[in-house]
Amino acid sequence: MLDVARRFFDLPFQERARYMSADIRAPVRYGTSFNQLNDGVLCWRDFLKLVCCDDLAAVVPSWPDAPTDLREVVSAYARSSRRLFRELMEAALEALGIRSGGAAEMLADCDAGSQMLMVNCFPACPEPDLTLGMPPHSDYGFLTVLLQDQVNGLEVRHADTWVLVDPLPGSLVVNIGDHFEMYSNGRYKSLLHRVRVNSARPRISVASLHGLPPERVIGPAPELVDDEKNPRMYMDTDFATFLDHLSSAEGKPEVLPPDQETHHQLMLRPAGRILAARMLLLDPICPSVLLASCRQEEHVCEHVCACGCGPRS
Ligand SMILES: O=C(O)CCC(=O)C(=O)O
Ligand SMILES: [Fe+2]
Repeated sequence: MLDVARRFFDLPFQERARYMSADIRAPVRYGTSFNQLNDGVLCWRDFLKLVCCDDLAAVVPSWPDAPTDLREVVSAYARSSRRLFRELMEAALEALGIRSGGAAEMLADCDAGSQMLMVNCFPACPEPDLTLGMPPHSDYGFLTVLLQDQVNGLEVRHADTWVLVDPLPGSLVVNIGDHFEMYSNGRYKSLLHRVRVNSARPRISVASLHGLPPERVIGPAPELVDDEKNPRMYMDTDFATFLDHLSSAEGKPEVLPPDQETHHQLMLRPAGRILAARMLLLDPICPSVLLASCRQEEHVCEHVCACGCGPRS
């Protein structure tokens, strides 16, 4: 996947430019920064956005036809990432204590849910301290499965500082998104992260953003709300409203205040990952603790948690 992404960004500009669009809703979109026509300050980033859906065969013919293996490689990757999302959601619902009807409905929505691949290229930058590859942001959906090459760049907000996420060979990073924070009524927290650039080497990453169908209204699960201990913490929202916000002037990326902090980050090794996630998410007290203890079982490698709970013995 990383290799074909690299070869796409190595194509002549005219070839890549065929997919340029100012419309953030375009299902295939190549660009610089976020929206190079609108952004006052550009980020040091090129991207190829590919909207995927449960019927991949319907969208793949609109994807770039160069490099020649891009459609095949990327669609296989998209399918695998979707399966992983499904299994992680199953484990997370169990951890949250959402069972039977509620869980079945949610998983059906996940199966029909939205998926977007964001293929990022952060070119080497002569003045890396003067710019960012991506400003601090959280992802909007439920879970983001992130594949990064071996070049440093991703940082997460933890305990008032930015923490570098060392790329580990053969690992994926899974981030909690805003909609999962809302759905879990704050039990899971979405992760504030950013990307730095360097002067020596370009960096490639592929973020697969998973969520529910765009028209589905998202709000706290009824099972997680009660009048006494767990009042409702979030309004209902939907993806279409979020996109409207993004296309508006207020939707431009900005530096978020530090109190909107990072919480969870889980890096999964391919081997044993589902087992580890399921095992660790079973305890509903603090999802952070569960993810942290993954490390002790050596199924899963790293965890960063801002709630201060630390690994439990
Ligand atoms: O490149 C990375 O590590 C992160 C990319 C990212 O945050 C995104 O595409 O939303
Ligand atoms: Fe992100």
